[in-house]
Amino acid sequence: MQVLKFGGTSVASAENIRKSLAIVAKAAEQGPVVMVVSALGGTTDGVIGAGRAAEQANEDFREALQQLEERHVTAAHDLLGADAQHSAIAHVQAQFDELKQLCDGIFALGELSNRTLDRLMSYGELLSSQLIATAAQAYGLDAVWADARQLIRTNSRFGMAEVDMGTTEKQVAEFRGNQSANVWVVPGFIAADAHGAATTLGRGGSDYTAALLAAALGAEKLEIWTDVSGMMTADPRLVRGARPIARISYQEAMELSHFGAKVLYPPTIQPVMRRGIPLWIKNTFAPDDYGTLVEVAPPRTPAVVQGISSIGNLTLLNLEGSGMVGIPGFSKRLFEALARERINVILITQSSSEHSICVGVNAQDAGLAKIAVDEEFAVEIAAGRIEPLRPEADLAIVALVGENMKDHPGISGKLFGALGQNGVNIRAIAQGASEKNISTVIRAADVRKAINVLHEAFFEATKKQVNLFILGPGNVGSKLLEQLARQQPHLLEKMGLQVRVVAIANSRHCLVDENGLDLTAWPDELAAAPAQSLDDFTQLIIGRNLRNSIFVDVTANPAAAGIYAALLEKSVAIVACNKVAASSEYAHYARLKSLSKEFNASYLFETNVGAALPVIGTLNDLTRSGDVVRRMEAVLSGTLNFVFNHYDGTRPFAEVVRQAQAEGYTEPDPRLDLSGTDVARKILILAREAGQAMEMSDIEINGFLPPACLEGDVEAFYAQMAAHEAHFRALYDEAAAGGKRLKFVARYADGRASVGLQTVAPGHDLYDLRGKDNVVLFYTDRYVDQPLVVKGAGAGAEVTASGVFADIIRAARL
Ligand SMILES: NC(=O)C1=CN([C@@H]2O[C@H](COP(=O)(O)OP(=O)(O)OC[C@H]3O[C@@H](n4cnc5c(N)ncnc54)[C@H](O)[C@@H]3O)[C@@H](O)[C@H]2O)C=CC1
Ligand SMILES: N[C@@H](CC=O)C(=O)O
Repeated sequence: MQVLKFGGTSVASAENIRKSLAIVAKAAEQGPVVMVVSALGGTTDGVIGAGRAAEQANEDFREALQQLEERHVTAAHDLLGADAQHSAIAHVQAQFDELKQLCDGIFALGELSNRTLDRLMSYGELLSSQLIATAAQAYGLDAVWADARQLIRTNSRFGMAEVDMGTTEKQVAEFRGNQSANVWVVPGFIAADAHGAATTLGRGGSDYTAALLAAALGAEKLEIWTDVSGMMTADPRLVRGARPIARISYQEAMELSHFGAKVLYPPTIQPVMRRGIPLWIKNTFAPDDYGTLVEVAPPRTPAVVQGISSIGNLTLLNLEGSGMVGIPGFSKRLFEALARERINVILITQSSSEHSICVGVNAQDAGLAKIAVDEEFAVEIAAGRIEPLRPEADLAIVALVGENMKDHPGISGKLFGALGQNGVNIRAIAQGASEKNISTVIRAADVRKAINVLHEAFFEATKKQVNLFILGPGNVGSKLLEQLARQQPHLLEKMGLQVRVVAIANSRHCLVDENGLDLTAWPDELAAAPAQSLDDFTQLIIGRNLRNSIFVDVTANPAAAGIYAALLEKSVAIVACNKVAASSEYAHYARLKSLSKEFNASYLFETNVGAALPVIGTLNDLTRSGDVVRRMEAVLSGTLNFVFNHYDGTRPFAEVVRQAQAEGYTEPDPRLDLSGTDVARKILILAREAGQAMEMSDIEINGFLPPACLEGDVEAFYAQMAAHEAHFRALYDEAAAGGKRLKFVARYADGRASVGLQTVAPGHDLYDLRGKDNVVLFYTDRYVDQPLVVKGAGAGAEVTASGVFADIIRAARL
């Protein structure tokens, strides 16, 4: 004997019912089949709605019932040939006449008891099963309709009846003895009490009906046919990469079904587990898919975690107080108070100090729970020995499930690490000694992010999704986007990184797509995108709450640098070529560094000095390995090196500066380069990274521009440089006369730093620097006479973008 159950979607239309019958017909070739069916999708909600409307004296119930009747008549019409149709439709109409009478009664009384509601709800399955039994006969099956009310006996707890398994087994055996048909079509969800009154087994109870019948019949297997191909590793509505679990134990299935794997009604497993009956979850719409086999001992796989489940709508109830410590009976009283109100406890934790006990309940029970518990402990509360019950709402449980977690160290470490790195705060934890389930209570708003992060950590070790929010697609930013577009396939294939650009914003517009923007079409799309402020952009990043989020600041804007702290506090990583933050007040720089540590979010700014040259990385490697930087000598301005390499008096100085700007070496405001400020920022950042708590005001800046050049705007600056051509010519001539070159040099030694123009002779370490090159010489305790030298192109959009890109990869791989 096999028991096959078909859910609401599998019998929602004539076409789906035919698919279900084809599956039954195939199974019936192997032997007798019990076909348990749900109501036509949406019917139960429809009759409940009608009943509730009638209770509230709302005449709309008539229209609701009329629509449901028409739906069933249409199904009969579509499903059956002309000869069977007539009596089937007459039967449907007769059932709806009863339903209408029932609702008229509710309307007149203005009352809908649980008993009447059970009776109302039973019509959904009665109607569908009778229709499907007729259709099965028409399909050529040797089928009979079997009334679940005569098979399954429950107590009289209407709404959620408890099954009397002994009587059920007897009734099923009796029916089987008198029955020769090969296929029984049975309504799910409904049963009857000892007086014959209809009862129901809880929403989703058709699965349970099927399991009860399978157990009573000692069936060789139970199949639950639904609209997904098995139990999934996580809720597929939340996790794109969720996949079906092929084989799973009863215990694991039970844990997963309790925590939101809605393909299975939790009580279903118990009866089949008791009898060791294999349970399959299969897809009516893809019957050849393997599905999930739930069995006693599935073969061991390397997978330690089988699935991740979640349950929303949770409130934590905290009972706290010093009066609880060492006194037996407090928890007993707490649970009794909740039990008296029939409040189901979903999760329990208690600290070993015994100072507090915390339980998770369904949010809708929280109000009643507070009244009940405060009443129970009224004396202790009045005496100040414990606090009134404190409910915390808007929470959810996310749990790892898997039998192999037992005795496997490191699972909870990985769980906490993955959540912590993404700023998901854990409010409570529960793990039983069986180690089959590790449950965390988190903010409901973090559930999507948490499940995705955990799914990546435990099921997609080869793939990590990274979400980028890019501000300032100018010179450097647009090159970065080009590079990202080119490298996306490589990153996925070779490094397992799925890098998605979720948002691009400039000072005017903001373009967003959570699924990842098209990196070839963004310029036109951004121009047409809505306006957004920097505040909105910050809220967008925080509000989207996506895992592995990185804010990429490719502006030169102080306001942009001002949002880093707020983002780091939400565990959003920062990658910046903008130097403003790292060269702001020391206290702010130090705070960002410490927030980065505290919230496990990278703050990377390698391109602040020497563009993509590994300057800061090298310095960090030196200091982390215990070396001490004593002295640094450097050329840190690509612009100034380019300008002094190209200026020989044959072209005006201002024209050479314009060329540097046109080639993308200068700051958006070139006065920062020419004034020495940009170099001063860079040596300050290096000194700080070397361990000195210096301020910008500590840097001695020896500028070479006539003061008039820095009065007015950028055009005035160019005009003034042109007017002072003789000044620049004199600087050049003097150096050239001595066979020397002009270099704008940054120096740091013993906690002091300066920047300024100097002449260098051939053979000097800084003499032979081409084009826009930078060079840094590190003198340390280990590099005493011969410095450690980092040298190469130190400016330009392409190289800078590649340095930003490298920082993004570093942040992504943490
Ligand atoms: N060019 C180079 O060689 C190097 C540049 N950098 C840094 O790269 C950064 C960007 O430089 P470029 O791309 O040359 O500048 P850019 O002027 O070409 O681009 C800056 C972008 O930022 C946007 N922006 C400015 N304020 C904004 C705001 N409040 N909100 C949103 N967007 C805003 C602008 O609309 C523009 O798209 C600068 O901080 C610079 O110091 C760092 C190393 C080397
Ligand atoms: N304007 C800068 C670019 C990088 O920081 C320079 O010229 O070096």
